[in-house]
Amino acid sequence: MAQGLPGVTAEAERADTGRPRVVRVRGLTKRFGERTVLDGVDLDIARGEFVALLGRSGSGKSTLLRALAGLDDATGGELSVDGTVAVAFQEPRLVPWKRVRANVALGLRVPDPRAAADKALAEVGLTERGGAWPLTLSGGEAQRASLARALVREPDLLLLDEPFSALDALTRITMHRLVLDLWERHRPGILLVTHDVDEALLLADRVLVLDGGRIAHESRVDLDRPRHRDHPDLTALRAALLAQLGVTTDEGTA
Ligand SMILES: Nc1ncnc2c1ncn2[C@@H]1O[C@H](COP(=O)(O)OP(=O)(O)OP(=O)(O)O)[C@@H](O)[C@H]1O
Repeated sequence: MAQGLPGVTAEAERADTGRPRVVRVRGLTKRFGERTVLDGVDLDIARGEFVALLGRSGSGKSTLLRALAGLDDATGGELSVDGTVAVAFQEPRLVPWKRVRANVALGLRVPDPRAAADKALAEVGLTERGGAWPLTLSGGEAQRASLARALVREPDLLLLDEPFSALDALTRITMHRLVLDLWERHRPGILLVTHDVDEALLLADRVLVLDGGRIAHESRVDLDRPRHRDHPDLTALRAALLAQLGVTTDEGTA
């Protein structure tokens, strides 16, 4: 295991003492030309753990997520993901000429993809919309379909790249509940990239801040869910995260 390896962080050791890991990253670097975006990222995600990743715009959050998803190669370092990975992006990325059910079943290698897609659609509350065309869905419905497409793969690691940021506030709250509900039922490891400090605090077990190409800060959130944003324990955590992000106002977003 990781003990004794150089660069093992406190959080890695904690992951070692608990559940097995689904993600192990050591000294990950990524350069685009002259520009170093990731500069020695160490990250562990335990099986079933919900981790949120904050960071200023351009800090490399999506770059890290794309490396974890296997969509981009890193320049250096080690990265291993133990199990199946699924990704949901900010834009639902549904294929417009396939019906919603077919989008969810796309590329699925199981004996009955249609039944699997219908089950996933039922889990996200979209049973009625399986036969619809993606362009007829609302923003929230499209994001649910995108989640169904990720879930149907029964991922060990679910990567969420700002999936709620384009939604209105009410829909976002509904989606938070849905994601927590799905996470509690299936327990994938989750890495949620977000700009929203409160979203991170309401959902995650651990909130990380990416800065200077590394994980510069970690807060653990040991509170039962559902959480309320006015819970007194969240005040200090919020302030620490906002300070880390260089935000001086108390508006809750970076
Ligand atoms: N394919 C690419 N080629 C060149 N530069 C890139 C490429 N992808 C990302 N970058 C650069 O890497 C940096 C980090 O980008 P990334 O999208 O990971 O940031 P982010 O933290 O997700 O930002 P945001 O919060 O604004 O989405 C940016 O400066 C971006 O311009």
